Amino acid sequence: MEDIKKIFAFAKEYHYKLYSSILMAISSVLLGIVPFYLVYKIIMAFLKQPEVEFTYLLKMTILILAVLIAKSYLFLKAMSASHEAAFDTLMGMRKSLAEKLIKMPMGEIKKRSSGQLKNIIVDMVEEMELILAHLIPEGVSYIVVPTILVICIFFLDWRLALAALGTVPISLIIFKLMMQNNEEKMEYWFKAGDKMNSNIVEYISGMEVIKIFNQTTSSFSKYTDSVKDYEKYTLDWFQESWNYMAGFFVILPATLSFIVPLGAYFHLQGTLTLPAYILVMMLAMGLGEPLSKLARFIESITMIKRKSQAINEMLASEELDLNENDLAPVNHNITFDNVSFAYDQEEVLKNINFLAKQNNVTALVGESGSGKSTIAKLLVRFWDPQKGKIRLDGVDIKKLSFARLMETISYVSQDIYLFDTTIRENIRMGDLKATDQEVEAAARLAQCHEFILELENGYETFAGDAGNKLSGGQKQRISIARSLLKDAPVIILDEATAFTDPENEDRIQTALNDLIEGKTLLVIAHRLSTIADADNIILMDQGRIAAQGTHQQLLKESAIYQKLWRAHQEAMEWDIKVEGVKANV
Ligand SMILES: Nc1ncnc2c1ncn2[C@@H]1O[C@H](COP(=O)(O)OP(=O)(O)OP(=O)(O)O)[C@@H](O)[C@H]1O
Repeated sequence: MEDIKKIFAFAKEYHYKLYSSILMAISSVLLGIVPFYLVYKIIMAFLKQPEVEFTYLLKMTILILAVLIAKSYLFLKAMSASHEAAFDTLMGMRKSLAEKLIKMPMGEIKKRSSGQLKNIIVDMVEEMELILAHLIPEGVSYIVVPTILVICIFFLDWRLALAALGTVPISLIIFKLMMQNNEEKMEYWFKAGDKMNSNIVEYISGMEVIKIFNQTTSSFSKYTDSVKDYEKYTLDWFQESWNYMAGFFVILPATLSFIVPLGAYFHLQGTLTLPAYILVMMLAMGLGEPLSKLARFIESITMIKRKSQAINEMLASEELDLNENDLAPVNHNITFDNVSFAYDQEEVLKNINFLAKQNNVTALVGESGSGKSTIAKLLVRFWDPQKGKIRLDGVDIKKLSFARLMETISYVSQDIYLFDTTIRENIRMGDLKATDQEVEAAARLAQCHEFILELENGYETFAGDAGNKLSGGQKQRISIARSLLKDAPVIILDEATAFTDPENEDRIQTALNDLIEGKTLLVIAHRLSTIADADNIILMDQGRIAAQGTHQQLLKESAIYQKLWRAHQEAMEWDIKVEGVKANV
């Protein structure tokens, strides 16, 4: 229940809407009982004298109709108020979850697959609509109404009031049997659903690989297994519960089964008048619907409890220690001070110490997996190091506000992501206030202006449509343009030109060299020739700094660097030979 309460905290602002909807829903269900009473009055009139006046009957019919219209009107109003409150609350929850993602370390986010995240933010939040828009107004009225009805019957004949409740203990026993090990079963069911969701998302995201390797839904067994597993578990569970469910839903609302024979017996005995007997039966008929609906809601509560738990777990998960101080760094020297970091158990960075100076190009090189990208990711606080400090202008970056840090650093990562909006807007994300001319100037610097103009709708082409037509290098250049537009004092380029052809790479390099004035540039590169002029080259080896210095210094002093340089040159020679063969063909 604690979890459901937390969900209600989101609805705080809309409490008045929820209360008014509860009131209207109760009034609506109460009005629904009135026709039973009016029908009772008509029957009584016939019993008194068979010649009932037509005008009386007409009056009663109009009254019944009016009551039914009022009941429906109130129900509609109740539902519209509760839905307004519900959707406003869902919006609040989704906003909080999205903000939470920004505050969570990437490690926490990556613990969940994109399928699971989508499931929480989209589906599970959506299902809270049931609790807010239906469960509260309808659920409350389905409790209040049977209570009032039983009290009324109690005043007419206390013995029949007890008889009206006779089905409750029987159905409760059945319910208890049905709910045996329910939590465990539901947990497994949710896990099976989560797994299926993740695998479906993975199947769609990995479609290119699946096609290339000629896999099908049946051979991509992860997909089919999880879908089958979910189907089988759901069906087995339903089959197990089906008989209980049927028994429960038939017995609980069958209040008349005790009242009719007992009432007849009391009437024959002379202890119950005929009008009271008829009225009790009429009222008892009104009990059935709210009781069976209430039972359905009880069933949904367990489900909702589990879903609100998943939402709350995500909202309560670890956050980066974000500082609200707004210290503004004066210079943009970056220092790694004895930094060690492990994603899980094993340290992937060990005692890293270096200084990346403003106005300088600092390059990170080393074999794949040596820890270069991790250094970049720590600098933008995707994770925080377990040991040591990263400083900007001598200030621990944890002491800067997150907004300030993000304003200071521009990061072009290996994973290029273009949003499904126009190319112009994709670049403008670097600086939302930038004019069209500024966007285009950044695109020119990043060597993408020309190919953008060649696209069908130029800058207005949707990246989603163009995405398939753009090469890896073109996408990279768009993301460089985005970063150049941001004009941040610290620029990190993580293999930013890896897919770019040498000619464009040279041009980008020249553009970056012109921009370096006043900036701190940290470049991660595999092609060593692109960073040979760097002011300082940091050579990474298995999570440690093996050496640092200029290209010439490292060539002289570091065997690992010599090996890397040789390998790079061989690769370049190989490329030249291949080009030569192509030219001769
Ligand atoms: N999200 C992650 N979770 C767990 N381990 C990770 C994660 N990202 C990287 N690693 C591991 O950390 C180590 C350093 O990885 P990193 O990506 O920093 O290396 P790199 O030098 O940038 O490699 P590359 O040149 O191939 O990009 C590797 O052993 C890698 O397997």
